[in-house]
Amino acid sequence: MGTLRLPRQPHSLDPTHHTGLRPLLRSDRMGSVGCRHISCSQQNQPRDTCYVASAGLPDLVYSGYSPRAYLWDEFPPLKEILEMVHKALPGNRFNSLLLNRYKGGNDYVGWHSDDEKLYGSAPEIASVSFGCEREFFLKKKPSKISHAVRTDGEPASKRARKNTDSDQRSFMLKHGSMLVMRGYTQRDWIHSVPKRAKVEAVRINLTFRHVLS
Ligand SMILES: O=C(O)CCC(=O)C(=O)O
Ligand SMILES: [Fe+2]
Repeated sequence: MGTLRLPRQPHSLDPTHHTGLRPLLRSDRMGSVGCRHISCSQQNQPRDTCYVASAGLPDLVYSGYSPRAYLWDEFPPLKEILEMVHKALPGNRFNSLLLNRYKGGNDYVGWHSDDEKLYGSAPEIASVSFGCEREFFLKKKPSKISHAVRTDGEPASKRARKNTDSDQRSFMLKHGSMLVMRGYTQRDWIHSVPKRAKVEAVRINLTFRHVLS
């Protein structure tokens, strides 16, 4: 059984480091980081996204999307935050970043795990949030029970363990917070940021990842 290894409280980063992201935190439909514009709702996702990666890495494909990879040098403010994350989490060499921009409460990310093969079997992912706080949920995947094993005559699929409170977590991700997912979090858990009717302000989330080359 895998373990979920999260800090009890997300780390917090010096919020002055988000100054380069300020234009992105405005609520207009277009935003920019440094001199580069990030367009809205790329590929019909329910939020804006932008993918940044070091040169020469394999392409990212997730949920049917294959985003173009921009280079770190095109986004100096993101490069600075990467350096800060490396200082906070020594031993990691993150080489890619998926930026999510939630323009308001209608923008969301559905249940998923970041278990693409290019991250390896137990990736460490650092998730940094700026702007409006939003709730982040984690839910344990149903445990897999072998179809060959039957103990009471009931089909194995019907005996899949029901989710209990200990199989769910929620974190309010505040401005300047950093939540780290590691160990078998991606293999054994799914996560989401659901819609919130009353939220109007913009949130930026940066997930730093290491792509195996
Ligand atoms: O916005 C967040 O906090 C989560 C984003 C996420 O799960 C992802 O980019 O894979
Ligand atoms: Fe994710």
